[in-house]
Amino acid sequence: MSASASIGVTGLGVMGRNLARNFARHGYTVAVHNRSAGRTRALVQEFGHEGEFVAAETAAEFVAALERPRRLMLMVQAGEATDAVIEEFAPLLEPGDMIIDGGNAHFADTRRREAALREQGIHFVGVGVSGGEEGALHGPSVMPGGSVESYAVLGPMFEAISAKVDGEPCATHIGADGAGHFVKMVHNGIEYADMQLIAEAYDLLRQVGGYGPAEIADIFREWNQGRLGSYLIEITAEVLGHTDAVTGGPFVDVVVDRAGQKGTGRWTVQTALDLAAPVTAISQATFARAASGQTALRAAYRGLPGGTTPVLSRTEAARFASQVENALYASKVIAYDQGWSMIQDAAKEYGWDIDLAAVARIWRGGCIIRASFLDRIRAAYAQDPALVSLLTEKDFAQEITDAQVPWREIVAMAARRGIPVPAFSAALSYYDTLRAERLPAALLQGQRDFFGAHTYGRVDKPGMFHTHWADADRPETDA
Ligand SMILES: NC(=O)C1=CN([C@@H]2O[C@H](COP(=O)(O)OP(=O)(O)OC[C@H]3O[C@@H](n4cnc5c(N)ncnc54)[C@H](OP(=O)(O)O)[C@@H]3O)[C@@H](O)[C@H]2O)C=CC1
Ligand SMILES: O=C(CO)[C@H](O)[C@H](O)COP(=O)(O)O
Repeated sequence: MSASASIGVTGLGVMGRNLARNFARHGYTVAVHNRSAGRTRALVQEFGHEGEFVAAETAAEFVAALERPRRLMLMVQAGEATDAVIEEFAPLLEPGDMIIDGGNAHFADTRRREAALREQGIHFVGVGVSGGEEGALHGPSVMPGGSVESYAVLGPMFEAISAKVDGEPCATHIGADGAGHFVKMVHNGIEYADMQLIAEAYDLLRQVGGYGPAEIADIFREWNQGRLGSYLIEITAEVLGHTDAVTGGPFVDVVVDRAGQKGTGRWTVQTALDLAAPVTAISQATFARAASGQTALRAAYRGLPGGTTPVLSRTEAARFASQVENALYASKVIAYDQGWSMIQDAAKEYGWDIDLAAVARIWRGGCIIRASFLDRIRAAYAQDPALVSLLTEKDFAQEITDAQVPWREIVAMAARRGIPVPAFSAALSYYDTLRAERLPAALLQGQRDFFGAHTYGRVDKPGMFHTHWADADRPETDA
């Protein structure tokens, strides 16, 4: 077999198959391989006319089909499957070759794999890919980590197959080793928060506003024309407008209310705890999915008293919908701000030089959280690459100021009426926590010193102190 392929894709499932087609459609010769050869044959049979494919049945054939330095992309499940495929192919490769992992791998695994393969002179490139099946074919958002040298070779290919917004590719080198997978993980954490916030808005509009799903679909369609314009709002309108063919009722009413998850949201929360990054809207969104699946707990709580739930009049409902839009927008800004802040924390921790404006730029298209306001986030970080928070940028600050009253009213009304809004509440509390002049953390420090002599700082002098709580006169000493 002659080494004619610019890239090889192994793992021809939902994502791999379409990414391989996307490369081929952009003029690259693509070697294709799958554990079970049937998928390889099916791809070439069905889509062979779209470009140049080299079908390989064995690992040796696959590697032999690749031009040097070899570029071998894995599109398999994260974890053991990825390690198994690396173990199969790495011994067949040579220094300078590149293994690209396009799956949703945990960034810590990517760091481990990158370090191990670097010893053999192989570039291991962890790449976040977002956009699902359609995005993989028509243009995903691509978030490559790994070495600068690997991006010099792979960058033009990723940029070619990625989505384009205003002529700019939705692909950029994120940073060394696991930076690409880290940023993809945070993308998914933000995705969880955005979806939960939209779901809470729907619930309020339905339970308090008295709107039906098709009417709420129309409200979302209208919002999609404004500052909330995004793929997630757009598809939410589609889902809410869909009628179930069996019952003739709204589709959303026949779906079991237990949200699944593959794990990237959970990883975001676990990692945030390690980094002490307070991504509260993201974590509440993740826990909301977990709570929805707690069947026994839900049965135990069901029927306990809640708030009052009178439905609003149509006139009141229209005003209410506008308040919900404000609350949704303000909470969404907070959720995205939390994501960017977490990326900044990780960049410090892992020594990554991440261009925060570029992250916003490549999320404007192709990915699940693509949204019109990402262009403004891009501009904010382009103007000040070290921006600590979006809320210090004047236009975002003004919007949050303007959304204050309705945002608070929505959260308060939800509490009065017993409607769960964990992500709205978390976003508002985060805002109030960070803007507070003084936090009750001072009392926590006192409690910690009381029971564990954990010491505390004082506002009026440097150093750490301990109060001898058991002594009658409670003297304070330097710690
Ligand atoms: N689906 C999506 O929307 C998105 C998925 N991703 C990520 O992309 C990756 C692939 O996902 P997707 O295409 O949906 O998955 P699929 O389940 O459709 O395909 C999985 C592929 O992995 C192969 N595979 C699984 N285990 C092994 C193994 N031990 N050894 C060799 N090959 C193996 C399968 O081969 P076989 O045919 O032989 O079973 C199959 O080709 C995952 O990491 C996923 O998280 C990322 C973004 C979006
Ligand atoms: O990576 C993705 C998009 O960017 C997937 O859509 C995501 O994995 C879906 O996650 P979950 O199943 O946990 O909702």
